[in-house]
Amino acid sequence: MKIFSAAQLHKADEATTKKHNITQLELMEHAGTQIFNWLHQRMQGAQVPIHIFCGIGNNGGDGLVVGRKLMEAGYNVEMYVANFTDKRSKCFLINYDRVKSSTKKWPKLMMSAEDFPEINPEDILIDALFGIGLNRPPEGWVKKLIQYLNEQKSFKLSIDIPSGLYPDQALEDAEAVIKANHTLTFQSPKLAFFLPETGKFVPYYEVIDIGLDAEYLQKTESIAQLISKQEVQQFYKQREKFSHKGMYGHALIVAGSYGKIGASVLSARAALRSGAGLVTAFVPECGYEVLQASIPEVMVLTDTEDDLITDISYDFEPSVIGVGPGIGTKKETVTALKKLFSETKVPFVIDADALNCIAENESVMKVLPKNSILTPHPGELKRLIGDWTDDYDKLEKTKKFSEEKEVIVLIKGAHSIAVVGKQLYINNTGNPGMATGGSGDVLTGMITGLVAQGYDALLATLFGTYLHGRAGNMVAETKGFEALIASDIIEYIGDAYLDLFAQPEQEPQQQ
Ligand SMILES: NC(=O)C1=CN([C@@H]2O[C@H](COP(=O)(O)OP(=O)(O)OC[C@H]3O[C@@H](n4cnc5c(N)ncnc54)[C@H](O)[C@@H]3O)[C@@H](O)[C@H]2O)[C@H](O)CC1
Ligand SMILES: [K+]
Repeated sequence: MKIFSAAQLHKADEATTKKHNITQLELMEHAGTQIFNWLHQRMQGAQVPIHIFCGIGNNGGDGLVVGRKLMEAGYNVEMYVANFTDKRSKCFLINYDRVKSSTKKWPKLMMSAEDFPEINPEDILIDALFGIGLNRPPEGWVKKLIQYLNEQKSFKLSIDIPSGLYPDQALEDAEAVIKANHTLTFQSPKLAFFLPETGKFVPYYEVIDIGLDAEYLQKTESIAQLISKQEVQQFYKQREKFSHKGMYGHALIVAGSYGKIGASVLSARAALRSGAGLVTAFVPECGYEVLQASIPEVMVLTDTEDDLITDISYDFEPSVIGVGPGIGTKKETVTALKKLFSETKVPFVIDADALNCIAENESVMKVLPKNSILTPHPGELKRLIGDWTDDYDKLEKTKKFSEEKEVIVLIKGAHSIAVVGKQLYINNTGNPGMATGGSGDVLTGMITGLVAQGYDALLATLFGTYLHGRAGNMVAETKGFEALIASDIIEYIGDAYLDLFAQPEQEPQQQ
């Protein structure tokens, strides 16, 4: 799904009204009606008090449409207008009058903190203060209003975006944002929903299709893409009946050091479970028995050194090399990596300590193979690209790094983001239970296993990240977040594949 900027959405709005000969007011009525329908379906007429807080722009206008519709349907509604300026939008004003004509009551005007209403914990709050037109942080009593609403225990539903957040630029005042329980967002999720500094204000959201012109949206290049099941279904390559293991590649996993052989076990097993035809693990001598005993399907090659990797040699042509988990950053290992990168012409998946070796040694950075897939967590990324001021600065610096080095960078996190030059692909699976040791080693193995099977670098990155998160979600469904460990993710890779094309369970037929 495409993620558009505020400017693009405003333009889409204009294009839609022109092309379909409808007014902005009709678009607002349609958007507000959909929010009303969403609430009505869930509330079924319940007389829970609903407080709607409207700004004076079009987001406020949406709030007024919702309020009017709810009142017409007999709900217990109170509407407030935070009158922070007199520059009310045209559609706001028309809907303001419509509220009066339909309900015989004006919304309550709020001019200062003295006008804040009393709210009970079981009441519902609807936030229609600011939408994507926010152009500066809320200040004075409006900021206090946001804080006052945040103090309430009531369920908070934000329209389009939690007020105080910019859809696609850095947050300036984290104390002036509505902490929404749920957000109903128009047409496209906003980039801010997926970044750590701003995403925490958007724990749940749903996209409401308000009918912006499909052709315009299709031809507009978005600022990012959200990768969900619908997208990855198209990536999947079905196995052929008359195929053999040679057709699914031979992955080499270079991983482990004394005390961290588990990293190589996790990566190698994950590569196998993802479908690689053959997997060889290259480990220090001390890892030999561990690997042979724990994964009989994996072939093992060892370094001459017992404790660490010092010279990576092998006697076959790997289709891909996954390198880094648990290898440490000792100088012998750095030398081995430099040699590997300069002498080998196969696709690479580079993770963990291999990234640290690159960041700490200019001479390794210089031989970083083009088209490699790098999978840093934020700490590793910082070592590679330097510090950033905010999430957007982080994305810009990563884009620059990706362009200069001609590599794919997967920034791991709650929503892992693949950066390929200027393009951003945001993963939509995973859960906080996956923030656990070894989870990254599994991902490295999975992406390596997909490249081995012939998926190109970008598809392998996106598909692997999706399946990893989906498998993690399936683990969490049975074990919860806390008990989830990295090995569990591997055990659910198969279920994650099956789930790609699973049919929803049928409701039992009534006799
Ligand atoms: N995308 C669409 O096609 C549709 C969007 N709808 C809704 O419209 C809003 C965007 O409306 P807009 O009028 O552009 O902006 P806001 O409602 O967010 O209002 C901004 C308003 O407030 C002023 N302002 C901005 N920041 C501050 C501040 N910190 N303090 C005080 N005042 C501020 C600004 O100058 C404006 O006057 C979108 O989110 C949707 O909810 C449609 O209704 C359907 C179509
Ligand atoms: K809002």
